[in-house]
Amino acid sequence: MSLELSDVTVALGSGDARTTVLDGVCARFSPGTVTALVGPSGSGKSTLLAVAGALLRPDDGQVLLDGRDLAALGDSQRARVRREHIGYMFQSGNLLSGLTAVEQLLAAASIAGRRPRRLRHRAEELLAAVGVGHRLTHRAEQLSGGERQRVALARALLLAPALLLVDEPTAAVDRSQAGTLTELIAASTHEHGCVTVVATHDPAVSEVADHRLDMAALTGAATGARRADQP
Ligand SMILES: Nc1ncnc2c1ncn2[C@@H]1O[C@H](COP(=O)(O)OP(=O)(O)OP(=O)(O)O)[C@@H](O)[C@H]1O
Repeated sequence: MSLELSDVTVALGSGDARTTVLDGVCARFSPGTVTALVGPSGSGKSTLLAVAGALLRPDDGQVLLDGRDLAALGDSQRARVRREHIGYMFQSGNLLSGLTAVEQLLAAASIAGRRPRRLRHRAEELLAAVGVGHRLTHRAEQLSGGERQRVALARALLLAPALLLVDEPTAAVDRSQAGTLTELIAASTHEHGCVTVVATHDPAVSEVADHRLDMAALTGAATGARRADQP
């Protein structure tokens, strides 16, 4: 699947706090590539991920996943696309309280209509790969912030989504774990041919990524496509 944002505009807040966060953003992302989305804090990276992942509807413009405009779909269709095609890893981890690490992954699989029992082995493999293989039966609230993020990454990778959206994967982990996570994201992207966009402040992530896209080149750029699939 390919992802293209075409003249995407998003304003958030109301009254005096209303802010145009994305202003006519155009960007194209190719399958099988990791794009590092960089820019200062507050430049709109998380907002761009939310729009690309059909979590936030833009005020204007198109979000084309394989040519289909997610912005124009109804709520239930958008929810379906999210379940079936998109994997997210949020900064907060966003785990379900009360469920163990492995159950986080199996619950997501079940919601996506897959048989959890068949995926248990793969789930455990992924949790080990992200470095929480020793925490399989810890519940969300018994995990550290970095562990929660890593479980969230494993959950996002479990179903090999066509679109993988990752927010600050290395913010809460040490250097060695950061390298492992970044390599895992790149390997999964290249193996499954998904479109991966990673919002990051970490130069080490940008180095591993296939492309680097600076928010400064996007925000306020109402004319002319900025392509993420060009070096
Ligand atoms: N609900 C809201 N109302 C008003 N402004 C908002 C709202 N949510 C976010 N913003 C503003 O939108 C801007 C972009 O936020 P966003 O989280 O996308 O930035 P970011 O580049 O991901 O930042 P960071 O690197 O700190 O995570 C920020 O200036 C933020 O204050």
